[in-house]
Amino acid sequence: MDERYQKNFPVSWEQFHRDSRALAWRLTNGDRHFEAIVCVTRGGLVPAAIVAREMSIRVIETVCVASYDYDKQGELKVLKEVAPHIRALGGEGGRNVLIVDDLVDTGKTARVVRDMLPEAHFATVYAKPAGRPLVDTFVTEVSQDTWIFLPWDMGLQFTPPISGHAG
Ligand SMILES: O=P(O)(O)OC[C@H]1O[C@H](OP(=O)(O)OP(=O)(O)O)[C@H](O)[C@@H]1O
Ligand SMILES: O=c1[nH]c(=O)c2nc[nH]c2[nH]1
Ligand SMILES: [Mg+2]
Repeated sequence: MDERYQKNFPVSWEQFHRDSRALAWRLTNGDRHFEAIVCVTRGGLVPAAIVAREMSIRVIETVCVASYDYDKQGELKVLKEVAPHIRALGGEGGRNVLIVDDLVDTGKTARVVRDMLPEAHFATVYAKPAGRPLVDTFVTEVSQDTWIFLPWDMGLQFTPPISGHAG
């Protein structure tokens, strides 16, 4: 684990589903009308599916970026851009577009995607303080020194008892 991260925040599938639904509730109670979701792959794919279902949005686009190799952040590469007809929804800048990602950490990914769609609404399930100013709506804030373990990155395994005795 990168030394920047001192704490763990493991999230189960149920918790992630609940938190993504809570994000949809917040977005539904806002004053914006969304014609399409742009999800930031790959982490944005799962919350985008849940939010799209709850908000009855059927037009889903991807923006494909890569920056982390597990917990090490490298140079950010845009592998696929947003289609021009999606960028134009609600006028130039994508005012009727909802961008969804799983989390914002340093804000580097959010900055690049926001520059593509400056009028769009940016939503994440989790936010750390450095990235928070770049997000319009999120559900849970976690501290900057916490690594969030997302359910698709984890599996069930034996945990030794607190006493340390295995049997
Ligand atoms: O705010 P930042 O410091 O830019 O970090 C946040 C981004 O990092 C993770 O994606 P990652 O690049 O690991 O790719 P993935 O979604 O394919 O796992 C996460 O899904 C966010 O998109
Ligand atoms: O699974 C993840 N957890 C995190 O806390 C994080 N920060 C950036 N990218 C991340 N990916
Ligand atoms: Mg991502």
